[in-house]
Amino acid sequence: MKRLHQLLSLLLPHWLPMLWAVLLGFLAVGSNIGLLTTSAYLISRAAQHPPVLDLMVAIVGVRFFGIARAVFRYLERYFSHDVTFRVLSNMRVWFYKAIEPLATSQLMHYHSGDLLSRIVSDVETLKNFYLRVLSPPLVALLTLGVVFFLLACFDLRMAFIFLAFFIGAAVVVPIFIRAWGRRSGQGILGSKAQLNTCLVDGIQGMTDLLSFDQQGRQLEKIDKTNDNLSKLQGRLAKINGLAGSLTGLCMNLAMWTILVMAIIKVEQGELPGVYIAMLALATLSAFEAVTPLPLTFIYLEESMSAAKRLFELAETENYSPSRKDEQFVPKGYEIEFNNLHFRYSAKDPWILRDVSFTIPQGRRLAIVGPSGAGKSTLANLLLGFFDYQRGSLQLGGREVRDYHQSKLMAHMAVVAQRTHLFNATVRENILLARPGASEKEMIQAARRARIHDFILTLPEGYDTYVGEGGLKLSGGQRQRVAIARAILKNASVLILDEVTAGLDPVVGREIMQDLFQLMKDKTSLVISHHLVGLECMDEILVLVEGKVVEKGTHSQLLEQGGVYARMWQLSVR
Ligand SMILES: Nc1ncnc2c1ncn2[C@@H]1O[C@H](COP(=O)(O)OP(=O)(O)OP(=O)(O)O)[C@@H](O)[C@H]1O
Repeated sequence: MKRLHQLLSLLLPHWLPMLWAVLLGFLAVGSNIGLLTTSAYLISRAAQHPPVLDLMVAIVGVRFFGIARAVFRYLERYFSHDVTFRVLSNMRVWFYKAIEPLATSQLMHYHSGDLLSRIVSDVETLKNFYLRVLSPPLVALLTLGVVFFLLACFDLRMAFIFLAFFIGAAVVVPIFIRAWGRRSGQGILGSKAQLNTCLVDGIQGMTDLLSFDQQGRQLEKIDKTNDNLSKLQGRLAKINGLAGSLTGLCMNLAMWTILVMAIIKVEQGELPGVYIAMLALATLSAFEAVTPLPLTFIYLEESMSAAKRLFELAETENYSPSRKDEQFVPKGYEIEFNNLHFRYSAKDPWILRDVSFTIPQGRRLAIVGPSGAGKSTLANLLLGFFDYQRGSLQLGGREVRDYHQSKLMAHMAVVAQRTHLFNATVRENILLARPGASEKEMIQAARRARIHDFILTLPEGYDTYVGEGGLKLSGGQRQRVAIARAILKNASVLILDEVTAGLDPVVGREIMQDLFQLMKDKTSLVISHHLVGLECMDEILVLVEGKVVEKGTHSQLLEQGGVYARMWQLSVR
């Protein structure tokens, strides 16, 4: 019920065009009823050879309803589809806005195929909510009222018999179909999402699958999911067919019953014969409004499943620094961790335990340690992606959690281990850091990142597309684009997270040297597995299992002969 309410509230701003579409839908069905009844009357009356003038009203009626039916149907389709596409486009924007803040801390729990399925398939499914769930019952109700009234003018019993069959087709058949097709409607969405996930997984990991000769296994998995989806869709098609047959049965029984009753009334002299065909055809054509109803419940189930998947993601609890005071300017850029404890959730173990250290403004601090020690977690806390449970973390004398997220980010430039490059031009990728930067500033940043000369060798220079995820660039070139971004941003705090991971040592060393230039006058936090070049850092901190176990300069730590010294010996061997 909560989901239905939420879904209706998303549609509420569009209630007027929706109402118009319902009205036009009713007028289209009404015109069809008008066309068939006036035609039936015209033919029956013409058979009695009356003066032509007697037939004029019926002739005009046939013409009018014939044209009106086409015009109203066209307008109904135009309005209903127009409003549906508007609703869908608003929903996509709403959903994207809702999940955007989750990108840093929640979306990693979802597979990209599943996310794609939610934003494309599930939103698309919701188009049925208005077109096939909300609108048809309203049109059917209006049609029922008009035809009931028409039949009641001739005979109240006829009207009630029509009502009984109409309710049978509009209510009883859909309830039966719902009971039968409920699981299929819900299952189809789940299977579609599963298939998307398998396909995206397969495409992203294609190289690994080929290199381990495992493409057959992935194909088997895709085949299985596809089979399941086809079975469910086949089942739904059967249900669809049965629904059509049952509605047809109700319609024909209703028409025959009314026809027999009308004949009896004519025989008894209670009804002129010209009305027999008219009454039978009015009954028959009214059922046009019922045809879409049996599937209404199935589409309702499907829409509710889609809404559940969308809303549950959009409602995911998320942390983000949220101080309203956006104008706050930090007093300097000193970073201070004080007895900080952190874990990802109450169920998880502590990842950081009693971490305390300070990076004075303009100084450079490196964090080294084994994999899983919590180094990237430290950086993520500083970026405001997660909240810490105990202790304090301050930037410029103020708790990081008290900053407004966008203001906090304005002070930080990050070069991460895996930089995402968008499927856009080199220029757009660099300007992401500061869209308003001039051409000169952008080229200067690229020069300092030592990527400018390479960019000029590309077919269209800065306007060359880099491909999905920067596919057309090497790992080192991608990192240099990321560095150019950081230079262009020119923020006061610099965070470098495993910048040289995966690069060959020569390129890694070159990149580190360039980065040391960039670090001048900036408060810098460098996270690294590799100890290459760390001699230039003001302080190095060794993190093991979330605890700071050693602190000092490169030479001090070597003298201590502890973890750092052992790591150093291994790295220079
Ligand atoms: N979003 C998350 N939810 C739950 N646990 C997480 C999450 N991110 C990381 N962890 C866990 O936190 C621990 C520390 O991870 P973190 O990435 O900070 O380590 P790291 O020292 O940077 O490792 P590496 O050097 O391999 O990148 C790991 O055990 C990891 O499994």
